[in-house]
Amino acid sequence: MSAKIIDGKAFSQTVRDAVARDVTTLKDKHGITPGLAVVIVGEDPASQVYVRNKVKQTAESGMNGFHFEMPATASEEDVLNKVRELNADDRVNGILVQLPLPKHMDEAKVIETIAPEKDVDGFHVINTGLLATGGNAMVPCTPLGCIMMLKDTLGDLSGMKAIVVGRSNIVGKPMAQLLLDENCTVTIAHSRTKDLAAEVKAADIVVAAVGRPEMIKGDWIKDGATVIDVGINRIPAPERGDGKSRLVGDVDYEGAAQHAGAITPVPGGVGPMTIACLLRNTVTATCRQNGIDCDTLQ
Ligand SMILES: NC(=O)C1=CN([C@@H]2O[C@H](COP(=O)(O)OP(=O)(O)OC[C@H]3O[C@@H](n4cnc5c(N)ncnc54)[C@H](OP(=O)(O)O)[C@@H]3O)[C@@H](O)[C@H]2O)C=CC1
Ligand SMILES: Nc1nc(=O)c2c([nH]1)NC[C@@H]1CN(c3ccc(C(=O)N[C@@H](CCC(=O)O)C(=O)O)cc3)C=[N+]21
Repeated sequence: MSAKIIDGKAFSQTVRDAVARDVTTLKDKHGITPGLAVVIVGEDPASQVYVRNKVKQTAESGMNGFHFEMPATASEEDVLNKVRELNADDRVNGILVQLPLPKHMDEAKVIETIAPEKDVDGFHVINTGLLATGGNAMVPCTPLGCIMMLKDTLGDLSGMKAIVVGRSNIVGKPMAQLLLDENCTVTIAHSRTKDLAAEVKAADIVVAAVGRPEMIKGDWIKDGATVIDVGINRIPAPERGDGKSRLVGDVDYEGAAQHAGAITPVPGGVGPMTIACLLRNTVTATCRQNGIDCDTLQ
């Protein structure tokens, strides 16, 4: 069997095109230009690549981007004050504080300081609570992108067995919640799970968000299953001979592609969709803040 490759890069372009049209309508009909503020603390090179992509794509969609870099030596209070300033700034409709934060800061405190209606990451406890109870939440971008790709590939997910490997607040838990909302029967696996291979083998949908390069082996995948690889791991690539690294997911791609019905590649899968969903969430937040029905924009 040879799997269909789910092209997140192409899909993300269609999402970004739709966002750009909505931005044009917001400007022309309502005189509003959505604004997204990204705050990065410290100089993690990988984070800086993502932030650069976000800023570039924000501009391409026609939104205003506000980019703040703070040194790793900044105090928690400095970051909280920056967030408070952005909460009060009418030009800013969405706020993203890049995680992880330096160890001397309380991440939860920073996230809870973001105004929930500007929390385009969907990490604030108000939004996680709304997601869990079926309310009008801002949905975390990575799980939102995953569910969009799953529905595009499979149509109705009702009754399917899904496994999410990983239970973080930013990926695993909200992912499981969204799959449950789509009427999947959901298993959440983690580092204490016994016989992970057997749990994965039972699943029609596998979402891997572990942070361990190529940990999910190809022969664990049930024939015909759909595999969504969230992992972004930079590993040494001596075979390149140029001293550079390469990007791999949490799934053994070559092995899994032999069994899966469809699979996302890394790069070019979940990553680009995450950024597109961030822009989508910023438009959603702008509409809600201004009492505009987002569905009527196009
Ligand atoms: N493409 C994108 O847009 C994004 C990609 N990522 C990537 O996704 C991956 C996961 O990110 P994140 O959720 O933040 O990671 P975390 O490190 O917060 O969580 C990892 C999860 O994996 C579980 N885990 C670790 N080892 C094992 C194991 N051997 N067997 C089973 N489960 C295990 C952990 O279990 P336990 O809870 O028991 O410790 C934990 O729940 C990373 O590669 C990250 O880079 C993240 C965000 C966005
Ligand atoms: N508050 C917060 N929100 C986040 O959403 C968030 C975060 N913090 N911290 C870090 C993780 C990671 N993340 C990625 C986004 C896009 C790509 C992406 O576009 N990846 C490209 C390749 C990028 C490359 O080449 O390095 C791809 O997979 O094709 C990857 C990872 C968002 N995160």
